[in-house]
Amino acid sequence: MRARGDVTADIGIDVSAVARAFGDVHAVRSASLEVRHGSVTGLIGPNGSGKTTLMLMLATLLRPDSGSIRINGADPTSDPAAVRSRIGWMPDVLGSWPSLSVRDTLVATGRMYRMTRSESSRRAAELIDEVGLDELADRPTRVLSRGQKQRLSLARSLVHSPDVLLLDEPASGLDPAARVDLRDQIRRLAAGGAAVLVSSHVLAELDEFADEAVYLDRGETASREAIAGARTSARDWRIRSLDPALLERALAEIGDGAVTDALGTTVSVSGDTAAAALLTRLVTAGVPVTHFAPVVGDLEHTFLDLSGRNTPGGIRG
Ligand SMILES: Nc1ncnc2c1ncn2[C@@H]1O[C@H](COP(=O)(O)OP(=O)(O)OP(=O)(O)O)[C@@H](O)[C@H]1O
Repeated sequence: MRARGDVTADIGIDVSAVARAFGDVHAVRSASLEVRHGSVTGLIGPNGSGKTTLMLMLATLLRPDSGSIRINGADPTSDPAAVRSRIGWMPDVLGSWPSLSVRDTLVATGRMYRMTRSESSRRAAELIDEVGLDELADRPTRVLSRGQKQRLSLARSLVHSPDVLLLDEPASGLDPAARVDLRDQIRRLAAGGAAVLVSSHVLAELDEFADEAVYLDRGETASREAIAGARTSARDWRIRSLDPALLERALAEIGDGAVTDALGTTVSVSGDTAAAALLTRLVTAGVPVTHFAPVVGDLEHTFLDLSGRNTPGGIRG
């Protein structure tokens, strides 16, 4: 049990200045992050930035060259058994036993965690229901689609009721409805006290359910200062109006840089205060505004800004 009020005990994942190289490829140069129980942290980074390498180190499957990792206070290198008993690991690709059924896969996994046969069967049934694989429960895993395999992979990571979850691209291959289910499931797990680290390329979705974000770029986590700066930098807002010509005239009077395409008119705005002021001016000018929102969500904007791919210009706050 975690003691109430004990701050360090609330931290499920604690990573400090971790590095790992493969020969002369420095996959992770310096990663630091913290994930508290009861919260979801998104791990964000471009292809090859070191996300999987970092996850593998947290999951006891790869040794760091330097730095420190603690999972519920235990060191994955010196005490892998303690760490494995507490983590749920969902790899980006499920290596499944093709001829075993979904149910038998989960029962076998439970047995590996030393659960009794009846305990593992009960848990397998519970998880099959939770991830919506009821109709496929007794089919061999080789018939599963990619999305269905992802669900099985999530179920498998939860067999022993872990309280630290490492989910590597869990949404890949899922259709929109299944993504919503996954998001709800992850939120439920966090509400139940799990510390969840989830990597994803689908930033718009992470935006909706992650409490925190960690940005990894070329093996280094971005500092709090860099993130704070990127969050408030100028970003594009899309505006639509019942009277597009009037909108364009009003924007031309306020400032330059508006671009109109089939989706509406886009302007660059620095921060929420400037956005609110712009909306007020448009409405005061009689523009019938029907849509006024940032083009991309917070995470995506911050990610693009940190990686130097935002090219703001136009209206400033
Ligand atoms: N076993 C290995 N041997 C050599 N190089 C490796 C190995 N594993 C990873 N790398 C290299 O380390 C870097 C980071 O890879 P990693 O898979 O951790 O990135 P990632 O952020 O998970 O990428 P993606 O988003 O594409 O899955 C890459 O340059 C990769 O080629």
